[in-house]
Amino acid sequence: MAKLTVSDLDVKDKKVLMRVDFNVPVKDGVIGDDNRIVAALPTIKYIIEHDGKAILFSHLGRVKTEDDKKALTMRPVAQRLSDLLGKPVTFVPATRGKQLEDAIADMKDGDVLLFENTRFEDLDGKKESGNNTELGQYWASLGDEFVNDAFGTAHREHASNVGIATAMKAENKPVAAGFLMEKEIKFLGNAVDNPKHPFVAILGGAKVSDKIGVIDHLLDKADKVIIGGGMTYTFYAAKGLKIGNSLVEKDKIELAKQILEKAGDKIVLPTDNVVAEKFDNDVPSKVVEGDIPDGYMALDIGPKSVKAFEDVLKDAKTVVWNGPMGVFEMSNYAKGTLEVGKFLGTLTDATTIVGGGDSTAAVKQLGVGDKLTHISTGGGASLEYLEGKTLPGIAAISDK
Ligand SMILES: Nc1ncnc2c1ncn2[C@@H]1O[C@H](COP(=O)(O)OP(=O)(O)OP(=O)(O)O)[C@@H](O)[C@H]1O
Ligand SMILES: O=C(O)[C@H](O)COP(=O)(O)O
Ligand SMILES: [Mg+2]
Repeated sequence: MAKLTVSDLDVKDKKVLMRVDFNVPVKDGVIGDDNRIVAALPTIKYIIEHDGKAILFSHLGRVKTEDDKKALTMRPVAQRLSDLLGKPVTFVPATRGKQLEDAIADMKDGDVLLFENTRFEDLDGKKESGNNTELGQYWASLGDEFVNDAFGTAHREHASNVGIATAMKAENKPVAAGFLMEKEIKFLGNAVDNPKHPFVAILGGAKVSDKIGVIDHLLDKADKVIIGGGMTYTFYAAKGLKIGNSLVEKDKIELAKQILEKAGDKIVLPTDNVVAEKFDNDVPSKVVEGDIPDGYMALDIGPKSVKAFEDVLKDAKTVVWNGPMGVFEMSNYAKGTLEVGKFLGTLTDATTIVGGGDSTAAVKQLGVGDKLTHISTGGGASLEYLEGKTLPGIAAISDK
């Protein structure tokens, strides 16, 4: 990798500022999925085991009013991090000022500190998400080195990733990627720019308009692009198939037609689907081939499609998957996602990568996550990466 990484730094006795993406689901002070915290541990441990002082910070949710502060405090995250590290983590309930500066001055080598949600600064004129120069410079002044491990935030140009990096570089202080950032770039970057062939992309989920750019980009790179889930029916409509009440983005049908023309036989669509009369787990469902009958909606791919997808996937050397094959949250429509996930788990010769918030949740919920090569911590970031966009958070890291 052409970027500086944490292992290139001398962290001993240094105040190492580290941007993490601890934007995890928190409800009533309880953390749901701590994947993003676990994923940052290797870099944190590296810093403290090499006698650096780890000063961590992240955003959490979107802070719009004073009232949001209570629900979006980093305090429970500090506690979970401490449990995972098996050592105390100093939590500072401020994003700037004397309390924070004193706490940093008190740190000893090997200590870990987490300060408050960087987006609390948004209450004062969107300083964090507007990438306020003064704020970036202030945070940069708190440390000797900057490590960015927040891949999930890399598509944002905020003071806590890009602003601070710019200010550090202006003072000739090093700006490096953490191990998670490095790993994400390695897997996603290699998959898209330097894949082992056959390279198969699987795109599902619900957001046709958000992901059509990804399909377009991947068509240039992949040998096959499998489409499933809620994406399918906009493509069905483009082919003139009936779609009943299935999910469709009408204003994207024209674009879907153009993509199908460009793709030739590269795009693989489901041929059968599980349909029901309502978006409900407790109504009768059935498998139909081709057209979706009037009064029905398609909620999962059918068994023949699963088989056909497996035939395409069996020789693959690289697979990138974003978006479930059906409404996996409801048990009657989870089979397509489960079967595809299980099959990917058997491809021991291939690099298999999953990105996307719900897709990651799906493979974990269905128990197939640990059989895959890499589960990305990025939602929007992994998508923009797959679209071929330059992510500002990555661009701001120093080159080697
Ligand atoms: N046939 C379908 N009809 C309606 N919704 C569907 C269908 N198939 C899948 N979905 C829904 O798609 C949603 C997930 O799609 P989404 O595009 O958000 O994927 P993702 O992995 O979360 O990616 P991202 O991180 O970009 O949001 C799930 O909530 C699922 O129920
Ligand atoms: O969860 C994410 O995708 C990142 O943490 C970015 O969060 P945001 O969409 O609120 O900027
Ligand atoms: Mg989603």
